[in-house]
Amino acid sequence: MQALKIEGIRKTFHQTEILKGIDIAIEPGEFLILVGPSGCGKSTLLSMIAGLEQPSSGRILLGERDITALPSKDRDIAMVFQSYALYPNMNVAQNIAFGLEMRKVPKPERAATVARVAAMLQIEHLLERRPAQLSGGQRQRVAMGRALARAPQLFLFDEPLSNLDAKLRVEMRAEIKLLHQRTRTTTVYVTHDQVEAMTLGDRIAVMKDGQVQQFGTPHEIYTRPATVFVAEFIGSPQINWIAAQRQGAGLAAHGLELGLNGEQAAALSAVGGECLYGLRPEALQLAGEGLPGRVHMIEPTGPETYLCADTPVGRLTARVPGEVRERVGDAVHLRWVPEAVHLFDAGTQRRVA
Ligand SMILES: Nc1ncnc2c1ncn2[C@@H]1O[C@H](COP(=O)(O)OP(=O)(O)OP(=O)(O)O)[C@@H](O)[C@H]1O
Repeated sequence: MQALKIEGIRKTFHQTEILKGIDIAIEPGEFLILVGPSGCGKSTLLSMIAGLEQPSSGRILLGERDITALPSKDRDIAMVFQSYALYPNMNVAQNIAFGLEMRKVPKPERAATVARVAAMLQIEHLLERRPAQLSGGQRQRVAMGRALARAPQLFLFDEPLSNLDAKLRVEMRAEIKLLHQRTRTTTVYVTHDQVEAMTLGDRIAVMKDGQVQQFGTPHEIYTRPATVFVAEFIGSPQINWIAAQRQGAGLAAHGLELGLNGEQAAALSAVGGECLYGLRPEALQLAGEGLPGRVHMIEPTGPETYLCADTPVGRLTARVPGEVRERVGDAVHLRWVPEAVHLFDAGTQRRVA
């Protein structure tokens, strides 16, 4: 049985369709990421799962229960927001216990839960403090503690780390991951950050303009992006594109023949004509021969270097291990293997093969 099933969800606000038919199903204990650019509808979808917003059509099932029309409080869902929404006049312990108190959980049991959750999040020493006396990261922990105290059927997170500084964000990300490994509570997590999506998700739904462009594991999304948008959205530095045309049985750009793998070559006949030939920066190697180019920019990051070169087929970025000897203006050659190529039909924007 699936833990959460989203079936044909549509939502229209003032005659504009914001969600255009969303279908997603996840297994018990899975960590689902909803990722996409601002305005793609991910928060709206999360609000519907939470019961804060009603879909125009479609159903949401939590386990066997159809929760589409159920009030938020009866759904057995806990939500952690971007703004921590802690009660300013209550201390940390009271904030964590609040939901339990509302549901008339006896006092000794509440105290035991607060102690368990505080130990899990390592905030035992903060229990007497008010939210104003906490740092951003500590407040975020308390907000998570409040959700954890309820042991809900489903956790929802709406960009919980976006108000934290870069270092804390990385720490809290790891903490959320560990917490999920320990509790295995089914989770839906909204973010626009591709690194959060890749590192946290068991499965990722990449959204754009109210639709799911691809739903899959991080590995599937990265190694076999279904659309041009997904290929561009996930991966840093961004994938390189070469605009290519069909030439006989093969593919060419600016008179240069471009290598294809067998699967792509076989599928090429179904393509209208224009293609986008995608190469991830790590697929490009500096070599003694290959595509000639001139170095435009060099960005060392420490463990690797991004080398950007102007070539007859456009500007390409290579991601090479360690340091490079090349300097701006030097002549270089770039190589790649056909297995590394991501090929898309420029017309449909969909993957070929
Ligand atoms: N209550 C509402 N009334 C009208 N339009 C709305 C309402 N809520 C959301 N929208 C619109 O729906 C679209 C999707 O919004 P949503 O907040 O779901 O996007 P998002 O992907 O979460 O973006 P962000 O990352 O910026 O939060 C936006 O164009 C937004 O303006």
